[in-house]
Amino acid sequence: MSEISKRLMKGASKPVGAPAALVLEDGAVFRGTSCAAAGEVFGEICFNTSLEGYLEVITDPSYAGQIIAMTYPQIGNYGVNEDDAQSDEPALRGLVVRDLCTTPSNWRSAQSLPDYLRAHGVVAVEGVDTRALVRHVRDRGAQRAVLSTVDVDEASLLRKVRESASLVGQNLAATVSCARPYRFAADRLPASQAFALAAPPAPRFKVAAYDCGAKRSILENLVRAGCDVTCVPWDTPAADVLALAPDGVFLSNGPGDPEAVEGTFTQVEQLLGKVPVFGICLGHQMIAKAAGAAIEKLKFGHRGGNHPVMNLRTRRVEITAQNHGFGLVFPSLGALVPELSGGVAAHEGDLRCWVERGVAPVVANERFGRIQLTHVNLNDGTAEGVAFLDIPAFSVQYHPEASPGPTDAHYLFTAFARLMEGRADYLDIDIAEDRLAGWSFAGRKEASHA
Ligand SMILES: NC(=O)CC[C@H](N)C(=O)O
Repeated sequence: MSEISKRLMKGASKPVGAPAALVLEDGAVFRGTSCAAAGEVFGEICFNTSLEGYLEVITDPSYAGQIIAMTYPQIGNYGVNEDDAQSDEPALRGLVVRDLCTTPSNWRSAQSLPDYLRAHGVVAVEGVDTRALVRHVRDRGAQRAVLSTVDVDEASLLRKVRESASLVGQNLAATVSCARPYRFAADRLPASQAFALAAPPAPRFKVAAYDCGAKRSILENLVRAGCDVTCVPWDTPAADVLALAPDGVFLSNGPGDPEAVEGTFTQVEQLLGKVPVFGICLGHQMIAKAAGAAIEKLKFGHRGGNHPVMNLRTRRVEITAQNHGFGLVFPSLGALVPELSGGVAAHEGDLRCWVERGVAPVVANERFGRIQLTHVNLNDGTAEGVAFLDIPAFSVQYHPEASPGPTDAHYLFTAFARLMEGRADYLDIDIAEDRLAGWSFAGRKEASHA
């Protein structure tokens, strides 16, 4: 019998795991069976709607403190290739799926997902009615949860989850940041991408990156945009960063409650105006906090690969990858500047009103001058990006590096390079042109002629 047939046969008789239970703090109970490491874990329950890219999700350090339910029903069917990992260790607390595939089928697969999860001690449960779970979380909102394969008693788990710590108020960035500064070397480019890409350009910009739990693909994209990247711990003093004489400062994604990451945003406050700054996700929230903004907790967050965002400057819609549970309250940054906001003098309604007006509104911030709303989420009208008009800084709430997800917003890495070149039009890039020059086709053409 061939190796493949043997593996398929093995998959046919999938072992049934021990009973497991997921209990939410509001008393909802979801039952399933253990399918990876045994144990009992506590975290905020959230769901991700990506159809693929489960390893990137599982290894995204921004999931520290969270139990993730995948809405796509079968997870693990193309196995695991660690070149896709976004960090060396999964930081999530637990994983909930409908069906975990034990017999992957893909030429890149080096290991099955259940084996990977077990090797990394990740508690996971399958057989859960994930559609019911997601509807519940969508209606009732994010909340604390416990996932257990060792105790399946409802009353006992409910008592424990109600005693567990909330994600709100926790500085989880400190738990996944680097311990000391290091220079990022882009040496882990997956073969699947390497064949599609030209070699990275020679570095033109020295960039200091605050590492609050940075995804590897973000750093990789910075290298591809021409940056020589030095990562620094989340609480590095601004003076130490400026002593590196960087051409730009990057603020990474990261887990947990942004309000609790004071050690980063108080430093960002001192960097703004002195050096070009670009932030992604938690980095966007850090820039907003540095400018005195209010941050709100979203009812159930945005996590997936198909969130429509409008770029209000170009009026193009980008389909974006997202992973966040908190968001910037744009009006809290300052009063509208009517002459730069289509004559509108007061904030009203959700931010989609600017889509209808065809205007990218501008507020006057007490500390840093004029700030423009550049991007809006078309699903719920939340703020997705801002650009400072009087100092060189901009940020987005979503993920231009995707991993997993669509690459429409890759142009933001090009924009950061242009910002460091001092170009005033740095944000006005044709996304179709940029995709051709970036991750998608141009390199592939070269590679195929090589
Ligand atoms: N991916 C991220 O950087 C997430 C930012 C923040 N922890 C949030 O949930 O909103």
